[in-house]
Amino acid sequence: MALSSPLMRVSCSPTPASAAAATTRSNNNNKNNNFLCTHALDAVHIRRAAELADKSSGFTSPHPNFGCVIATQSGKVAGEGFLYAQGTKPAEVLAAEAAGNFSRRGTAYLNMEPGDCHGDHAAVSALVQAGIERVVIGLRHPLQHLRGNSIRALRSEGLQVHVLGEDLNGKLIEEARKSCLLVNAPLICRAASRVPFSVLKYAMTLDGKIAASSGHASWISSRTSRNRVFELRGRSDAVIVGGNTVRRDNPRLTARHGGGHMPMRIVMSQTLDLPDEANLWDFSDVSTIVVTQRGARKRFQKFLASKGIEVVEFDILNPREVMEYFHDRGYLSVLWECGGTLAAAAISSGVIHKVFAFVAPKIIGGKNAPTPVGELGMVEMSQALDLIDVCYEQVGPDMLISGFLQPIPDATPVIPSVDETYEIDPTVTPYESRIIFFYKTWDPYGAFSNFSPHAIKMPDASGDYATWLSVEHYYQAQKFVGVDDPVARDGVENIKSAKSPEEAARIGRSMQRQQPDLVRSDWESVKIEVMYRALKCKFSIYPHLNSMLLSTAGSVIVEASPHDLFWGGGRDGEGLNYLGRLLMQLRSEFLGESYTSS
Ligand SMILES: NC(=O)C1=CN([C@@H]2O[C@H](COP(=O)(O)OP(=O)(O)OC[C@H]3O[C@@H](n4cnc5c(N)ncnc54)[C@H](OP(=O)(O)O)[C@@H]3O)[C@@H](O)[C@H]2O)C=CC1
Ligand SMILES: Nc1c(N[C@@H]2O[C@H](COP(=O)(O)O)[C@@H](O)[C@H]2O)[nH]c(=O)[nH]c1=O
Repeated sequence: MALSSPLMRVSCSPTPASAAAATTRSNNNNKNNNFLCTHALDAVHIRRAAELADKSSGFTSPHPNFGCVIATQSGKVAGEGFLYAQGTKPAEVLAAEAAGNFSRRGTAYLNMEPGDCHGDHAAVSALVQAGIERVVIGLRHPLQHLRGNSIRALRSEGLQVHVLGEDLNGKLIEEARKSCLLVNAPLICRAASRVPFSVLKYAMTLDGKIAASSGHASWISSRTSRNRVFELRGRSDAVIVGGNTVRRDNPRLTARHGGGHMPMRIVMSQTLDLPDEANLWDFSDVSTIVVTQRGARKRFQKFLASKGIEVVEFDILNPREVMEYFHDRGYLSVLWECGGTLAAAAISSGVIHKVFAFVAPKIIGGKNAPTPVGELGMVEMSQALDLIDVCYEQVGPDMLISGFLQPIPDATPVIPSVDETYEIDPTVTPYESRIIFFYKTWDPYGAFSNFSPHAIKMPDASGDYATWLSVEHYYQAQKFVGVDDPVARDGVENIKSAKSPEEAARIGRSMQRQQPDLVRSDWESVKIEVMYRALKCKFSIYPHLNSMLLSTAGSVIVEASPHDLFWGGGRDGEGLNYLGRLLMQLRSEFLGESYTSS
């Protein structure tokens, strides 16, 4: 669906701040000023590409949202497009069609690197054929098997490609990049957490109640807010509630904002003690799936099946199992509209990514009136979950507060896919290389694992050497080293004296989870270097490990952890594989040393 493409001039100083900055610098350095203007213009067009991409939210699932803006050499918008639904024309094709001849020598702005799922390079070809000279990309594709492919293809066709955060930096660029992350947060979070992007939404009174003590809840929020909820539903693949909300509210859970995407409805009920008559059993608009405990009320299951309702049984009915199941069915995003009981279970099991709380200026009171989140087992305020990227918005008379419970995982720094690996290790040939997987210590190449029982000697801050029983012991302890707190110091000692690498990992991870304030503030920026130094020591002092590492020359090394998507490669290669990457880097360095010494 191409949008109309009036040739419109876009200002290169869109905000007062950037304008002021541009003016100050122009006095000193014209070249710098031009650069700043280009950056500001790039940021404006990328934000527009993200805005366009967002138009099809809910329709492209489980694919990403793509938007494209084509600008002429002078920065005027010549054409725009966005992917309307999966299988329809790519955004880049639509934008190029809309721009026609105006795209010659122009710049294309993409919120995300095209994925080329079909292998026809349709997006890349469209830009090449349109005569585009420069492509600015908000984000690399978040899925590892697609990441970097289109960027490489564009560059090999001679187009200049600039990726935000890699080739372009600065405040405006970072903000533009954030808008690209937000548009595809569901895809990015889903890929990293292997559950659908889950949003918990509730409406509460000013005194924190989601219903009166009688259970009556219609309505807390205003009509305007409820219309907004219809939009949220329209962006989701499914809306989920617990059995009690079905019994109490008899909800419909449809998106009634006119013509939008209609989400599936899911009911989670252990007892299956649900009414025979319910709005959710009427699927004239959309179907309902009931998920339950294996063996629950078989006759009622048959009754639901006779009405055309799908029933799925689980051995253990908990939010994580249910979400993993829907992830495997291809669901991209789920809106939780349950009460506090199920909301607490969902938060505890770590599946909720984002929260939308509508706060109505009303007070209902009631000691036993339900609240949005039930028991989480926390006893001190320091344990409270802090929302990230919080937004406050007035909706009618209500206030909508939204924010992330987990940060959107960052797909940069870029871990190369198999054919990019040769850039870190030239012994690896792009197309014919073998992949060596390692994970558990008893596997072939298991000695590559950080849990292998190879002690290392590492210097502390004052240069004194200490022995650590494994790389894992050292790595876990470094999270808390230098933190001026007796609990952190005890933690370091406990990790150091842990009897096994598993125990060291357990202590380190649970301290990090439960007391994140004890983790050194620079941890995220130093952890790769910490790991690199520990590995370098391990593979330097044990000659047989060094030989084993060198014997893998030419192969890609992947830590086959299905869970650790940072150090490991993930279940389907979606992990960043930093551990494998460091091993390949070390291998390359050791090989280089042996060539120079021979
Ligand atoms: N204002 C608002 O935004 C909202 C208000 N409400 C109000 O909240 C009240 C209902 O709250 P609440 O009772 O907490 O309802 P929930 O929607 O949280 O339902 C709880 C039920 O979920 C089912 N369930 C399935 N698996 C689990 C699990 N692993 N852990 C926990 N529960 C599970 C059980 O159903 P079963 O018993 O069938 O086995 C359980 O009784 C009502 O008064 C309703 O009006 C509800 C939603 C939103
Ligand atoms: N009470 C309440 C909400 N309650 C939620 O909305 C459901 C009813 O949806 P429907 O039947 O489709 O209109 C209900 O079961 C519960 O999940 N939502 C809100 O935005 N504001 C409100 O005040």
